[in-house]
Amino acid sequence: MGYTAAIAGASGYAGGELLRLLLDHPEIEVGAVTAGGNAGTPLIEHQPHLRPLADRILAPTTVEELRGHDVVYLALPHGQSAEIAEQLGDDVLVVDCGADFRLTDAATWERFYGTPHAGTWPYGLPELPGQRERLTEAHRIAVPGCHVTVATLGLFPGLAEQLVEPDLTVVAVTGTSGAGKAPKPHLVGSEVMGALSPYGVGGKHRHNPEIIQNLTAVAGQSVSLSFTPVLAPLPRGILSTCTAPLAPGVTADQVRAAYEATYADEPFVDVLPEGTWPNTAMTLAANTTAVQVTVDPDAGRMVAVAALDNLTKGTAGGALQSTNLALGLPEATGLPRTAVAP
Ligand SMILES: NC(=O)C1=CN([C@@H]2O[C@H](COP(=O)(O)OP(=O)(O)OC[C@H]3O[C@@H](n4cnc5c(N)ncnc54)[C@H](OP(=O)(O)O)[C@@H]3O)[C@@H](O)[C@H]2O)C=CC1
Ligand SMILES: CC(=O)N[C@@H](CCC(=O)OP(=O)(O)O)C(=O)O
Repeated sequence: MGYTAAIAGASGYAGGELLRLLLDHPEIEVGAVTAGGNAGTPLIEHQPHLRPLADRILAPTTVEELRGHDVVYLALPHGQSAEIAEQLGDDVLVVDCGADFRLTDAATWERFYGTPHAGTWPYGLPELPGQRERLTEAHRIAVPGCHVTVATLGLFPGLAEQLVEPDLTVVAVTGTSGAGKAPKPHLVGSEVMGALSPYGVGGKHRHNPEIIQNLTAVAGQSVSLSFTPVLAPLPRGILSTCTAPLAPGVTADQVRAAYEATYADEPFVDVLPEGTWPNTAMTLAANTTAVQVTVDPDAGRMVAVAALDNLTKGTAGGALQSTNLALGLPEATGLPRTAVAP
């Protein structure tokens, strides 16, 4: 093992998924595991699936506990990362699973999060043009939001090749673990189990500006977005249906060729065979995004559907993929490509 990693927020969903993946990583050893109110309790009480860590006790989340590791993962609620990160030197790779350092525009941050902007870190989505190279030099990484990863991967090849107009719709069905472990009224079992429920409707979701930020950069022009997430009674997974008007004269073959070419060498994005559509199950526990694209000739729109596991490619796996790049390791080290079925 060449490196050690501390995980802040180890009792949570994102922290638990980081630990699951790190246990199978050949180059990174799990060091400190910390929490908030649950500090002092056994990790296994919160993560019963992580048997190899059965002897670990959660430490309090302090800089003293996190210091002395090569990598520090912050899987904490929004707003908690800056104070910790600024006390860790540049010799430590800090990977933030929260939103604090994703947005570049301070006013946009304040509008959607209601707190002062902490800053902007290199963005942990290696598939974006030029981003893989930036991540190889990073000592700070902002992991994208889970809806943002899947919508960005679903739409960007069409925009980058100017095959579509920048007038985007995204409707994303998501599992409940995206909301974290802390109890929330809308996640009470008897209410969530029998319903599909939209939320953040009308441009209010905080992933709206992050998706726009990514796709504006790719398109080289401003984009408009209507984004509607829908909560579904499943623990993991997001299925995102993304559409945009076709640019004049663009054919289905051109669109398909652009997606296949863009993702041909990507280790974790699978453009499915024609006629096969992504579903969340085919990405469960894998660091993959499944993508399919077609055109609706009557509507004059491109339709791309993308699926991922919000905790794997959507958080912890994406974080580890970027970590590998920043540490100079092969990008796919320790990352599962195979899903769990049924
Ligand atoms: N879930 C997902 O799909 C995704 C999550 N993320 C981001 O990852 C981060 C973690 O999310 P998630 O794991 O879902 O959330 P959880 O609620 O499941 O976990 C939160 C973790 O943070 C700890 N914590 C809470 N408050 C404090 C505090 N004041 N001081 C120290 N530790 C604290 C909790 O410890 P304790 O048990 O002691 O309370 C727990 O370990 C968030 O920023 C989230 O936005 C990003 C992409 C997707
Ligand atoms: C079901 C659900 O509530 N999902 C979360 C996804 C959270 C996420 O991706 O993470 P960040 O909070 O780090 O951006 C949501 O839509 O807000």
